[in-house]
Amino acid sequence: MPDDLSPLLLTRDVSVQYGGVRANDAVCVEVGPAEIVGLIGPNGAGKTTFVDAVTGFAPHTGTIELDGVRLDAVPAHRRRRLGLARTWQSGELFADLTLAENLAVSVDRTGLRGVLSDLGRRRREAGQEIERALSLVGLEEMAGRRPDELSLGRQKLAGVARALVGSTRVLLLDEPAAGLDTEESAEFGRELRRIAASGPGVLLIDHDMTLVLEVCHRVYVMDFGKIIASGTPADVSADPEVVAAYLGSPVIP
Ligand SMILES: Nc1ncnc2c1ncn2[C@@H]1O[C@H](COP(=O)(O)OP(=O)(O)OP(=O)(O)O)[C@@H](O)[C@H]1O
Repeated sequence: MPDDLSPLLLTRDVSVQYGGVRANDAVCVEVGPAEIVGLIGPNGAGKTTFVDAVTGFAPHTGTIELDGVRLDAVPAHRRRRLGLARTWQSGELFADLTLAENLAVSVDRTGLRGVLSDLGRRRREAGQEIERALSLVGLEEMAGRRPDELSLGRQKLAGVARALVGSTRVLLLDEPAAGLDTEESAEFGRELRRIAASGPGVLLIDHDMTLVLEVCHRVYVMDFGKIIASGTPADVSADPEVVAAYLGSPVIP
């Protein structure tokens, strides 16, 4: 992250224990505004667990700050409202709903408990939020389409748009490009750059090394729950420990 920017997301010594498994061990990560940060590592390294801890779905120790505000004692739904958004590994869209309807599922409706006269305005605002999220991923023309009318790449982007509904300061993406071919993955990467350029920080977990190394500004490497390396894509892909633990052979970004 550039020295003149303070991090949006800052974790210090985040640890998660599942029975005898230390799934995260003192994980320290920073994500700055408009920055795409990769989190890579072998299967079972603890990457999803880290996203679970940050978003409030896994009990953890250590501290988590969003723009300077401590979140570690805050429940998951309030972390979302404060601007931490995530996608899930099995983040399929509802097949029978249009894209707009799929995104409507994510609209925060707690405000609707207000007076009835407020309802029309709230509904309009929800519509605007959905439109904004779809246009952030370049799918504004597709609002009325169902998922199976779209390419897999566009379906994946719609999944990201669903996480972008409402205020999003930091977006945590768990294997969002799984199953995409080379061309779709490159297109996905371009859209991700566009999304980040609009302001939010992005934490990207993916096994597609071409995508991660091309799109990320910085990368953390996790193994057995610990961060074993971090730096630019060029730095980490040339790191012998990273090659041994994960990459197998050096990757040229
Ligand atoms: N809810 C849970 N209960 C018990 N153990 C869990 C739970 N979730 C994860 N684990 C364990 O924690 C460790 C880390 O798993 P995690 O899913 O975070 O890894 P990962 O790096 O995301 O893997 P992958 O790349 O395969 O998605 C594994 O040993 C896993 O079995």
